[in-house]
Amino acid sequence: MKKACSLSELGFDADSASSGLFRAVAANGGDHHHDSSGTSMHRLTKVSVIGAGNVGMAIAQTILTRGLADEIALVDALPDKLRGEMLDLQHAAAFLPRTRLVSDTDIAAVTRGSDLAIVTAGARQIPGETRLNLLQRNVSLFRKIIPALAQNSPEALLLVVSNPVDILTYVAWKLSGFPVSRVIGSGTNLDSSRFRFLLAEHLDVNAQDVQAYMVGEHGDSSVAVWSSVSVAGMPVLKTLQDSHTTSASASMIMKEEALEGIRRAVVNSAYEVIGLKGYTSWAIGYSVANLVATLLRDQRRIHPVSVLATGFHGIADDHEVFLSLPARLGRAGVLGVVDMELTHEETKRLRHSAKTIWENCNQLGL
Ligand SMILES: NC(=O)C1=CN([C@@H]2O[C@H](COP(=O)(O)OP(=O)(O)OC[C@H]3O[C@@H](n4cnc5c(N)ncnc54)[C@H](O)[C@@H]3O)[C@@H](O)[C@H]2O)C=CC1
Ligand SMILES: CC(=O)C(=O)O
Repeated sequence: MKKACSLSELGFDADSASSGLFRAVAANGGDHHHDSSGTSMHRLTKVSVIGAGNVGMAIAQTILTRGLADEIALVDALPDKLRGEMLDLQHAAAFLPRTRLVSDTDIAAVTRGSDLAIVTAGARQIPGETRLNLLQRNVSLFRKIIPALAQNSPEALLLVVSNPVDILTYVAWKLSGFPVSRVIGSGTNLDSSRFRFLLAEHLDVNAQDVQAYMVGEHGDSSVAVWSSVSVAGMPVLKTLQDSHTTSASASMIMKEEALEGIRRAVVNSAYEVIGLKGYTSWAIGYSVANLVATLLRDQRRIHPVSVLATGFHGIADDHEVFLSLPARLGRAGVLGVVDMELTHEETKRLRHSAKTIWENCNQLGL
């Protein structure tokens, strides 16, 4: 296994180097617990990132910058690229919270004992391609990755990012054998941020002050929950409808078209960025690090993420569909799912989204 480059690898004796610099403190002299050798007993947090591509590295970099893990293990199928990425991040050590970085192409060894495993490996869309198009290629990959992760980190939380994320979260759940509370898809956490960004621009406020959710599929059938959009507790649907109304007699259909235009802009965001730069990375990096902070620090924040939605909003009991709904997250994973109040139209759209996902899951025969 390739480890972080150490002084001992370069011919320095690590023990004599440190004893020359520091004097040992008495074992009972500090606040930390120590074992008999004086080693700190602090429980380290380990995060594994599978897939060191654009998305995996944006996530790793953001986790590192925010100091969310004590150890980050990177895995990729390309050994040179992987080691290059690891070294490049290690060389920023002087500017970052102390974090051990390791990498290997062998998933079993390097990810062992992870608290959280984030899966970003796999094919990505070429310009114009849909996420659903990636399904067969990425399911084959998951058949190798997920059992190895589950076996080596049986207590871990699994966070799926690879696309199509909702279906692959279902696949990860089936292949891992983990309880459903510990398998989460990044889902529409990113779409909701895009939605909030567009609304914030429109209203000239900070996106963090806009409460707005995209739910359903992370993809073309995602649903904008207009009925619950608010700023400072004020419902904004009416304001938006008024601002898009050109005359007092404008029909309701026109207003709905304007709202649908904003939803389409959210959905098209990924296509636009992929068309321009080839892939998306920064926003998903921040979006996932945001989830990591909530999970590992037991923040119990509500995020729209992909969870088992059976029974919610009329989704049939025999449909094991993962899609995004606002969920309360903490160290144990999904602690609860918010049973949102949706309008008739929103419910109809969510069921349509569930149907699209389920049709794809069902044919996998898992
Ligand atoms: N859920 C979301 O919101 C988002 C999901 N994505 C998805 O994330 C995935 C990754 O996207 P990018 O990083 O841009 O692609 P990329 O092509 O830059 O990286 C994918 C990486 O996976 C690696 N890989 C392939 N097989 C592997 C294996 N068996 N084990 C370990 N690593 C393996 C490749 O070598 C490559 O480095 C895609 O499926 C993409 O659609 C991307 C952006 C947002
Ligand atoms: C690629 C993708 O899923 C996204 O940026 O939303």
